[in-house]
Amino acid sequence: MTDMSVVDEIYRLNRERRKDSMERARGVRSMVSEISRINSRGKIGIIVEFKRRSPSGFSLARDTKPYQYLSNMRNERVVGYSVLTEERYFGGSFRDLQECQGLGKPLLAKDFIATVDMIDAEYSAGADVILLIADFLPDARIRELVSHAHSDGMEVLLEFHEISRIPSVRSAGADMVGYNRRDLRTMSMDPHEGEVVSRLLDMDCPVVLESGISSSNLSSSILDGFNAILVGTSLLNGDDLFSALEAVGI
Ligand SMILES: O=C(O)c1ccccc1NCC(=O)[C@H](O)[C@H](O)COP(=O)(O)O
Repeated sequence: MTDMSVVDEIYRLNRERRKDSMERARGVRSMVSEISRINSRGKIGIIVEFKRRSPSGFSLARDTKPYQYLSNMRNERVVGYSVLTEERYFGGSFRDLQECQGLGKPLLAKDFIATVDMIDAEYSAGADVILLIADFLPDARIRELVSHAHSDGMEVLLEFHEISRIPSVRSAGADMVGYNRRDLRTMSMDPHEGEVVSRLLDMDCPVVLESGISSSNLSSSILDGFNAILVGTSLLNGDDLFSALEAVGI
């Protein structure tokens, strides 16, 4: 199966996925507000991600529950948590998200959302933010899904990798924009942070850098212009990214 078919397959699975309504335990929290809080202190925010595995080869060495892992990620820079709810390729679930509602920070439901019923399912499981991926959704569908998420009071992180999607990303009305360094069609890390920042710098919403970030490649140059970073693998592998960020002074 090609990598593109992996993502297409995930979207197909999600269209057919059972979506039971769950018990949302609390009102919606703002990740945008959390990012503004830490940026006002001159620091970049971190969205800490939990996943059990991923198509590019990550696999969690131990049987850790998301609440157990994320509750230990206490640092002023943490602006929220990203919880994979995709089952087949990431080992996640709506239940995982629901169990993290008591963590005290906004929750990003990390999945491949292309329908209104997926948004409703993530909302009922306790999501504060949903992810939409501009590389895989037509503009009209993006606008429809952004509007629906907003009707639930949730924020939207609109992610892209393809530079050609920037005009659509800029006009979609999302609350945050994410640049994924990973090409989800090829799984390769093919970053263009500099070009991306130059074309998004004037946006009046937070811009998030995602994927492949660790203390070994951390530098103010790749992070310059971004309001937050989304980090999964390196932190799950025990990387002390918080200290590395302090050392770089951003
Ligand atoms: O990570 C993958 O293998 C992957 C494959 C196909 C679609 C999405 C994928 N990852 C989702 C993500 O964007 C990352 O989990 C997230 O940006 C964190 O990246 P990392 O810090 O490198 O784990």
